[in-house]
Amino acid sequence: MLAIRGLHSHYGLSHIIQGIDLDARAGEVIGIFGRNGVGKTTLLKTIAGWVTASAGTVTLAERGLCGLSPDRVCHAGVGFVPEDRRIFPGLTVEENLSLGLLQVRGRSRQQEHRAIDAIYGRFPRLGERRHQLGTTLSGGEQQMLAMARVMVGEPRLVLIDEPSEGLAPMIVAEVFAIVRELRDRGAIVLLVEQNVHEALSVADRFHVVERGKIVFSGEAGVETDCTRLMQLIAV
Ligand SMILES: Nc1ncnc2c1ncn2[C@@H]1O[C@H](COP(=O)(O)OP(=O)(O)OP(=O)(O)O)[C@@H](O)[C@H]1O
Repeated sequence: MLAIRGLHSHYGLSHIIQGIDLDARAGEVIGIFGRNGVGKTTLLKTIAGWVTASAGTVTLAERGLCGLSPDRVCHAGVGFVPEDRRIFPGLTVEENLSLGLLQVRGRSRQQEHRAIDAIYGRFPRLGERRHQLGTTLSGGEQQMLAMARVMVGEPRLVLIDEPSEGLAPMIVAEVFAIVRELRDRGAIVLLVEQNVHEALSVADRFHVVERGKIVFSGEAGVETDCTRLMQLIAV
């Protein structure tokens, strides 16, 4: 369902993504690992349309995404939870969540309300804080809000960048539970994560990136693959 072929992207003259090929099926979680600065975030941003691809294709459910604006990529079913979470200042929790509704066209008002209520059922703390400014939430709650905002749009592909960064272990467990839920709903999840052990508990497969290329790929449950992975990302 997701096919990435020969993807390249640049920041000015810096060639960051240097020919990435990647496939994923519905309901798969793919871990994207690698040392700092190898291009993991840039890969997600290129798929999301935040960075323009200089070559290659990204196809999701037969639709080409390269060259589309971030907005259109979003409408094509791609949810992005960036590392800084992008909780909009000046907007309440509910207003932040409502932005996720923009991803799906053609829903009635009633369906939109139901979608938001379902989120409050799943994340009661967001419900309790619905009228509070999103930026006044704790770091963990903001991560939940960023993920919930994406879930409201029922994306086919979810890009998640370093979700556990700076969070307490209990919240990290909650973050990974949400990744499992997304998978169980049939979404593809591309998960960039430094917390490799946790990520392997939820990932089906993984890729290791070095200097903008995939240098090793493996299956999360296979011991030899995981040993090699740890060697590659050891500092
Ligand atoms: N906006 C930008 N303009 C120019 N160079 C950038 C920009 N953003 C990132 N870079 C550079 O691109 C390279 C890849 O960065 P990227 O953030 O994609 O790496 P990463 O693997 O996600 O690393 P980290 O784990 O540290 O976030 C780095 O050398 C970084 O300094």
